[in-house]
Amino acid sequence: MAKEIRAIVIAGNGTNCEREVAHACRLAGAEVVDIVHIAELLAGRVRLDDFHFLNLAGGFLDGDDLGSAKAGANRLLHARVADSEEHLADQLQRFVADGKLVMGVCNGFQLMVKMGLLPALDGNYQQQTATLTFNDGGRFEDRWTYLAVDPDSPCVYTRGLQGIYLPVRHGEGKFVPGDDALLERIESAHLVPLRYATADYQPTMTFPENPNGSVAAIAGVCDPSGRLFGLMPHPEAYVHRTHHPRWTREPELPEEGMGLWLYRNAVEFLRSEVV
Ligand SMILES: NC(=O)CC[C@H](N)C(=O)O
Repeated sequence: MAKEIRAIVIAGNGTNCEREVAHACRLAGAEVVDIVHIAELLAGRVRLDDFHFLNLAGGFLDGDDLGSAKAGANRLLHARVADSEEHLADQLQRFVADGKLVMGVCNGFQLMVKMGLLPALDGNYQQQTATLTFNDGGRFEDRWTYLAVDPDSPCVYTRGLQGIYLPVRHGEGKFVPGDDALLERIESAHLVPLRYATADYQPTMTFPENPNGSVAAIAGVCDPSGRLFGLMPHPEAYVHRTHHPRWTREPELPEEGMGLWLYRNAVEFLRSEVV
């Protein structure tokens, strides 16, 4: 029998979606799902090495001071684990090198981009090359979005999917690559698995279908291995039929929400290739 799949959800300093992410991991079949405060990792009481699936949840890390997730990125990159020679970043780099999975949702995606974990071209997972910044409308957006899936993306999480419907809730969701050359490289390598789209799943730059003016309608980005993935929409917020905004009027909706598909793909990948 396959060994157990162990997922960790990092919490603390302003995250607010960790319980929902943990619930989605459990529904998807992960046997162990631990919500761990960042302080436990920094104290050395919990180690990333003991897990297979790292989840960075949404929220308001450090109150979005210095820009969303920027302070959190510095903490994760530079903090030393108590009573050891190791930085937390060393554990993280080992986690990535071991072929394990990392998913960041919303504030977690902002964290991954600002740490350099995404898009991470040329094997460099420590240098920031893009950002997520203020929505073009200058306002916090809280709405449901259609997302077109790139079927040619190496992304582990979107395998077999064509389009997804998920909510966004963010003030800083506009993805901006450092330069045009980077945009060209991530597009040609199919590292944009998700784009904001119209209801018939055609990518769009038009508000409100594209809620933030994201360059090239980018809603989610993966690294070249497809194992690291970040997205602004919240898959953990649509795992049950009753999460859907029109569930009382659309009786044909399936019991499972579309967001669960991403977690199922992750667990299936881990079961077949890692654990
Ligand atoms: N829902 C979230 O994770 C919000 C992310 C971040 N605080 C923003 O507003 O952009």
